[in-house]
Amino acid sequence: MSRDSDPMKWYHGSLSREAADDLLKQGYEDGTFLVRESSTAAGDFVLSLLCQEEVCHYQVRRHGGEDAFFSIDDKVQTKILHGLDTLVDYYQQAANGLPTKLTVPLIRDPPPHNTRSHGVTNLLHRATAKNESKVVFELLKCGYRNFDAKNQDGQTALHLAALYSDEDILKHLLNAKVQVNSSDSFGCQPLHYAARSKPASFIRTLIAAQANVQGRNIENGYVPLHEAAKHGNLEAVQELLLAEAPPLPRTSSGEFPFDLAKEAGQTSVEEFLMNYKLPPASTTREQWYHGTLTRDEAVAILKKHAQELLASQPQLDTSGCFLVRYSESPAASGLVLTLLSSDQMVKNFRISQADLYQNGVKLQSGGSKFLYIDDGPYWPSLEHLISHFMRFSYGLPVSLKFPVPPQPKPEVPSFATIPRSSVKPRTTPPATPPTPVSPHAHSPHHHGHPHVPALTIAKKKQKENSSSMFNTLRLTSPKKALFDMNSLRKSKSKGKRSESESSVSGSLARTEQELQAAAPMLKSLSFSTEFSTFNADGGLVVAPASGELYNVPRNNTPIEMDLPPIAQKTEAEVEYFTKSDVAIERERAVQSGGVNGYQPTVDVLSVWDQQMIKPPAAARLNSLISTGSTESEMASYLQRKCSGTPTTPTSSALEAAKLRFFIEPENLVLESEIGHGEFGSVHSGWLMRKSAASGEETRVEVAIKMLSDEHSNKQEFLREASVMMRLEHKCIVRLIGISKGEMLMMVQELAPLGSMLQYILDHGAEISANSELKVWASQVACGMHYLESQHFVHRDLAARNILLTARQQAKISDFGMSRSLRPGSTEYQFTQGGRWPIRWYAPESFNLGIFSHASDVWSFGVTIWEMFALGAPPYGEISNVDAIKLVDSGERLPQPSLCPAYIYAVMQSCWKERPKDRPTFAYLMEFFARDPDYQNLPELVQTVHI
Ligand SMILES: Nc1ncnc2c1ncn2[C@@H]1O[C@H](COP(=O)(O)OP(=O)(O)OP(=O)(O)O)[C@@H](O)[C@H]1O
Repeated sequence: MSRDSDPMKWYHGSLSREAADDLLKQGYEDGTFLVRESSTAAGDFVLSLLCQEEVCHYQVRRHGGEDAFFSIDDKVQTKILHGLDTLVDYYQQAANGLPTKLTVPLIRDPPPHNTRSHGVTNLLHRATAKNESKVVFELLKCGYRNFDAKNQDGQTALHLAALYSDEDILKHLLNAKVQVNSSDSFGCQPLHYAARSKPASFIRTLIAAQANVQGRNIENGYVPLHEAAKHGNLEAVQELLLAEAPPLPRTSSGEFPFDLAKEAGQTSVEEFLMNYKLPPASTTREQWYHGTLTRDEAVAILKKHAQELLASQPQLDTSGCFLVRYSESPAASGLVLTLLSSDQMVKNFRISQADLYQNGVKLQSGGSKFLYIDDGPYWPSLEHLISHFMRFSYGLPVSLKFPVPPQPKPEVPSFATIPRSSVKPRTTPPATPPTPVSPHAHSPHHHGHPHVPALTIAKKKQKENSSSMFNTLRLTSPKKALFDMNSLRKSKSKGKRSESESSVSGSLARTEQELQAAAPMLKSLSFSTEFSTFNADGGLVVAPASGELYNVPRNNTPIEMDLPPIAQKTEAEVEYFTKSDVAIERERAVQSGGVNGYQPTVDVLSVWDQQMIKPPAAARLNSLISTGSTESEMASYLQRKCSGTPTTPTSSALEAAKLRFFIEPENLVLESEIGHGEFGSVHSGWLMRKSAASGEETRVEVAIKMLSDEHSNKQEFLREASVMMRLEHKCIVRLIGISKGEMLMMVQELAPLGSMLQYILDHGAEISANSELKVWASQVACGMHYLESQHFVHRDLAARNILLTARQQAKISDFGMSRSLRPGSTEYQFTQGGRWPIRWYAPESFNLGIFSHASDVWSFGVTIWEMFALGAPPYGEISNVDAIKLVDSGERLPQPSLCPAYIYAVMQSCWKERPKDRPTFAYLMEFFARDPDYQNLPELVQTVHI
């Protein structure tokens, strides 16, 4: 960035819209711009931009509180950026969805300090970094106004104080009311830095000034406790825990503070954390736990409770009313927190469960798991999780304020005959009066002991609860019904019930007969979404508006046709295509010499040599291969290997890496056939492996794809393998290796649920448009985004080529048609015809043979259409030629009845005529992960390795 020569003087303060229009229309060039304050929304700004003699105004929305995160409100490409300066810079590099990129700033002032991510080092920064208390004091006293100015690293004086100075300066700055929780360019807030090395009193002072003990570094997910643990600052660890910092927060890569302490050899901190005694929770589940409730029941109860609160206190802000329930809906089976947010919308948050490991050893015994919401901290009990969110709202739209108690439970009769709540809604009003619960009032350990040494308090707490947090669950949660819901159901179906179960879940009790009688009704209740309804047999009924039965076709075989060779494309056609944001970012990285740039070499040895000189932190085979060779090179290597022709010796390490992909046929056990494709049959089977150290044999379940006719399409088969070898992503089916016995075999990760298309055809009635379909769509977009980052176009994206490894995990497969793009190019042109799945193809693909990430986006649109049409074939019964004509004439696939309008709108945007008008995979991934109902759907979407 040319910050020195460009002093960011494009800020025009409270200039009105009309005045901005007048200014910009004075005959400047396209892309001339200014930024001004928004007159409609405090804290927001407006970007006014001249394009083709018109002035466009874009709202620049502020996200979060103290930190300066902004985005332009734009339908297709919303990118949240840190600082107005970064945002302007981003749109100066490329238009990124605007009609033109920003070119010439209309000069006036630099933007306010608190809106920037960067600045220049000033006097206050210098004095603070040198720990010159007197100078700092004098500067603040004489009315120096730039308290919150940032330096080149986005650090304020408070960041520098937390790093370099003593408490005196800290207090001077805090007295001057500086911002306490702003993040610098490394994603750190002042408390992150203080936690590294400062004494307890320093930390305490910062926390007393409202420093956020949960402040999360947006780069790596660290909270201050991670920093303290990693740097072995025991005092800070204790002080943070006293301030109710959660003891088990996770970094973006899933590390807990004790992991970081261990990695850094900070033994005393590691031991302290492992033995930390979590104080008892400040709330009990009698206040808010309702057992099994459907979403509709929960909403009704919550709204009713809020109304009652308002009736007694008309001015009360009822946001924060909440309850916890057990959902049996397949979309959200498990614990759900239902909450009234400040816009009076009811939000549902899935409470997930997980085991916790240290050094591969499970820390929780007895089958009980830790609980968490999204990427939030782990808690050993539901009570702890809820008391945490009653104290901190972080991660939720509001903190939990008003627990909605369950109705008193009817007495449990000696035999179980009470119908479940969803079958017969309760009518009695809640018995408990609506008392707001202050967690502080209940909490024996809220922050308020600045004068007491941390260890003394820790010892005191030890007496209150003599267990470490790693077995608290068993001690603090005697009613373990919540965690036994599954076993409860199982035991019910066997007609058995334990005493402890019946004592806490009387309202759920039912006999086997009742269960069976209620089954159709349960199905219809729990499966209904806002998009669909189901009849008593579980069959799908269309939305009442259309009133006709949706016929699910059964013949969805890929549609292919032979095409003649295609003419070379013209300059104009090249111009026609635009770069996706991934490509732009990549190019920018290359220009700035970044390491993420594409390596335009095919010379394996030279790349390997470079890597030997400067080995990457975690050198993976994947990167070795992807930077070192094209897929055709790999294919010919595999070909030589498979036919026994000696391969040219390269580096032995590279050879070893490649060899890892070869599996001896005797290590494979073939089982039943699970599918059949172009190359031949696909079998499930086992890969046997022997541990080199122990000699112990393990076996992994795999899918084995066999090449039926050895000679006809071997090259293509190997090409597919060589493409897959270079990919490693949670949303892409993994190639484990290839093997050459009597036949050539590709060994892949097994997707036990098979192809998504078949699954939808078989289980259409059980699939929720609002859950599975969105999760799958997001996962497919996520995998495609990764593929794009690896410079591949897939060319055969379709529901039949998505496999399901679990009900909540879709993976892209079938890379037989994939091609890698040449360095610097964003599309691939086929001059040869072939058998193409025309109905999934964009017009520029079937007309000109041009394939790009944007043409994959078109196919993605067709794929999600197939999903929401429950497996129907695109364009129905008409011929391929008619389908092409239809698309060319501007017609598009119709809105499936299951598909809500806002999703259909996205499908249509994928089918925009001009490739550059289509959304990117990054956008699509985020779009489907953002669910209006289940806020934490993104957790289900695997986003590793992007
Ligand atoms: N890794 C896997 N795990 C589980 N089932 C698989 C796996 N790979 C393939 N299958 C099953 O085998 C079927 C055929 O797969 P395959 O990839 O060979 O053929 P295809 O999808 O018809 O594509 P093509 O013929 O273009 O290769 C799939 O539809 C799927 O049901």
